Amino acid sequence: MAITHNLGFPRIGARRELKFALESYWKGESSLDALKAVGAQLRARHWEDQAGLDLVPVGDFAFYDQMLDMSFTLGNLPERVQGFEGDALDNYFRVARGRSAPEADARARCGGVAAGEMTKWLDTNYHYIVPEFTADTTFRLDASRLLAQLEEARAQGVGAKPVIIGPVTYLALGKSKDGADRLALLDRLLPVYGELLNTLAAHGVEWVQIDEPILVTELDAPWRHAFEDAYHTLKSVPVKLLLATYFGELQDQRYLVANLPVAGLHIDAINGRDDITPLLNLLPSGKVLSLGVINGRNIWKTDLNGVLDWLEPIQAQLGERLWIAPSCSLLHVPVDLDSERKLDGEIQSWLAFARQKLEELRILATALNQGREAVRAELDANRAAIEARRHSPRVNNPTVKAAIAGIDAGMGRRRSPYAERAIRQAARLQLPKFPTTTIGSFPQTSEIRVARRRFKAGEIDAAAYQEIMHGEIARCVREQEALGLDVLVHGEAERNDMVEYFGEQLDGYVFSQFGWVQSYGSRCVKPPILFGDISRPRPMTVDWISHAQSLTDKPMKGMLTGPVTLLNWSFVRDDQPRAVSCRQLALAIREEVLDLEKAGVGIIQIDEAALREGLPLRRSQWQDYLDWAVESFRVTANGVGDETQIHTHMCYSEFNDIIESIAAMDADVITIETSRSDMELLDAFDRFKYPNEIGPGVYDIHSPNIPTKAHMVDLMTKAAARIPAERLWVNPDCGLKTRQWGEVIPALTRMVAAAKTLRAAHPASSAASKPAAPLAAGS
Ligand SMILES: Nc1nc2c(c(=O)[nH]1)N[C@@H](CNc1ccc(C(=O)N[C@@H](CCC(=O)N[C@@H](CCC(=O)N[C@@H](CCC(=O)O)C(=O)O)C(=O)O)C(=O)O)cc1)CN2
Ligand code: MET
Ligand SMILES: [Zn+2]
Repeated sequence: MAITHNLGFPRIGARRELKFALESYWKGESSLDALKAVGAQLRARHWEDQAGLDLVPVGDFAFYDQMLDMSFTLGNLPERVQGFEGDALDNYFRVARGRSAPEADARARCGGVAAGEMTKWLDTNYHYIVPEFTADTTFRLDASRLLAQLEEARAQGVGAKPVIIGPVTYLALGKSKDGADRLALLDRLLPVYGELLNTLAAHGVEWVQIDEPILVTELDAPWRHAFEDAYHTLKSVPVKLLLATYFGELQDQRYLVANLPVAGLHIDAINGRDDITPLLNLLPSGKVLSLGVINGRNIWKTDLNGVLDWLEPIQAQLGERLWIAPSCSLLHVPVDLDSERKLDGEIQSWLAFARQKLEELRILATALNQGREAVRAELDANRAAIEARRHSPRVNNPTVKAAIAGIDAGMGRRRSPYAERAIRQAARLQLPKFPTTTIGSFPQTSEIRVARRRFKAGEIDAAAYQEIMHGEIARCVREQEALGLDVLVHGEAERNDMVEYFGEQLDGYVFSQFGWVQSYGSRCVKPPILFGDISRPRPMTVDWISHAQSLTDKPMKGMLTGPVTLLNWSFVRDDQPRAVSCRQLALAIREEVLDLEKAGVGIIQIDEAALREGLPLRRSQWQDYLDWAVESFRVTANGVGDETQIHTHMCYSEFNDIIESIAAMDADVITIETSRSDMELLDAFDRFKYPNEIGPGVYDIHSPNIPTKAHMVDLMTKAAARIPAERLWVNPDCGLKTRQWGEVIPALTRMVAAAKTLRAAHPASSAASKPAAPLAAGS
């Protein structure tokens, strides 16, 4: 009997119930008890959805983040929140979101609680709260959350399998605050894991899933040894451990993993398929092998017959020791395809969301356990859907294929080198030194969202919607002029999201109504579905940007999302290489760039916020990705004339190891997130002698805190020590859409004041560094 199980279920709720409950509680509109009740309802519903499985995950539910849950379970709370008197969940939210200080304290830059740092979970668009360590970190078990959820699951009668993050991944994905070696903490950490596992055993648990996804990254010797140490230490605990890896291949860590003293392994059979045959030979007899045969990162139906062809011989070899599951937690896919009412019917028949994926798992298990005949109708229907998608004329567009074949290197090359372009652009734009700008979005107010909802529901027509958006754009332009910003933006009011908005307008994409996926905390995205060859039927942003430009004499920056980011934040077809889809996106966005230029837009920003997260988990595969990603950006951006200034923006990035590729993009200006790292991220640009202009973000837009002018001047002074002042811009870290106007106005007022101070402090251009900037003298 092949056992079926699941690694994790989306917790936000099919109708984003958790999001609304959280935000309501944070606003003070509902009680903590009400929030906890919603959590319990969602857990119950999700176990119900999974009740057909032999084992369901327990502990995968989190009110904010599973990594932060683990930190609380291990008693690893940052010192700044220790000794909190109230409800533990409130303290948890203090770490997750920070707590701004009362007005007076804020001015003194003290009081309040800084939020924990947030970063991307491996190569996904999910963000976790980074565990913090120092040399003095100690751990203390708090199993209450897991035990309470275990009891709930038991009461519901499901086969409960607690899920925890493994000790080595927990250390590896955390951050040392004082430079101390994280691995030195392993000896202190393992007894707490031991205690946790013993406690679970005492509560009747048989299997525990212990996630160690860093096993699919390249590990150096000390980290490999840590795995040996950890699992040999834990080997005597009276529960069976299912060590889970996902998202990639073990490669040369296969032997290590196969021989760790655990009762079972879970392997991602989609992204780590090549591991399976060698592992079958390495695996000691008696060990369970769980194969993740259903893609937990994508929304396409599984080819069930194909999987069975592959699995049946493995089952013959492993017998009872074969388990099957999705490849990873289903956190990364939407909940229920059956909610969709407006999806194209043909395309809907090619898809599976979380609930449908579990049904696929059931069919596979029945076929393995009772023979394919027992699910003949389901298998035939699945085959028909897979075949229909494979042969659908809607997927292939010969014109697009021909255009891709016609891409040549010249398309990705600017006419002149940066130094020459800079002169022409300076003459055209007449900007002061330390020019100020923003990253694109301004607050997405509830008026904007309600108007869009009403428009989509047919309650207001396109003209009325356009009028409301024009009103928002006008307000945004007015505010920026009053602030004295140098390069304005239209504010992105008309966009639900920087990726979905373009997905809605490009051919080759469909989008869902309820396909929400958690990005962090209560924030979700609805990744559009790239199913076919991509083309642009008509201009997408030109009217909005031209309208915004008509309202001001200041330069208005056109705003686009780049091909790599569209790719990395969409659900992408799996029937051709991603590089090919990326090139198609590049050609479509290139047309938009050229249309904006034709409309007289002098500055065009092409966001590539997700460029870095698309990096393969293994460095050995980086260059191949970077080559096509950078080439796609170049094809998108570099068809413009010298006078047109191209900006790009990247957040959440570390640049040291990819700086050459960043430079190869050849954007005239790059704006990046740097404020939280105290400008350290600029070291890469400095060392590499990055030749073009840079806007290192001077304030953290993720926090409601209003930065002080002095702090921003200080940060820019640090920046100017690394990058010649002539090539520096002043801007926030990222877009302002999640902030309120009441936060944005004072923050930008101070930012503009900081730029003025900087101009006064750097009056003359130093000869050292500028390409040649006749008009760069400060105002
Ligand atoms: N795709 C993507 N990934 C990204 C980012 C990003 O901007 N986009 N930024 C980084 C951080 N991640 C983020 C992810 C989401 C949000 C975010 O603000 N999401 C919004 C949803 C945005 C959206 O699609 N909004 C729609 C739908 C809004 C909505 O919920 N409408 C209500 C009604 C409106 C109301 O009553 O308020 C409804 O339909 O029920 C719209 O504006 O049209 C949210 O969760 O609240 C922010 C940052 C990294 N990854
Ligand atoms: N232009 C986008 C914005 O300002 C860039 C965001 S990067 C996540 O929101
Ligand atoms: Zn950003």
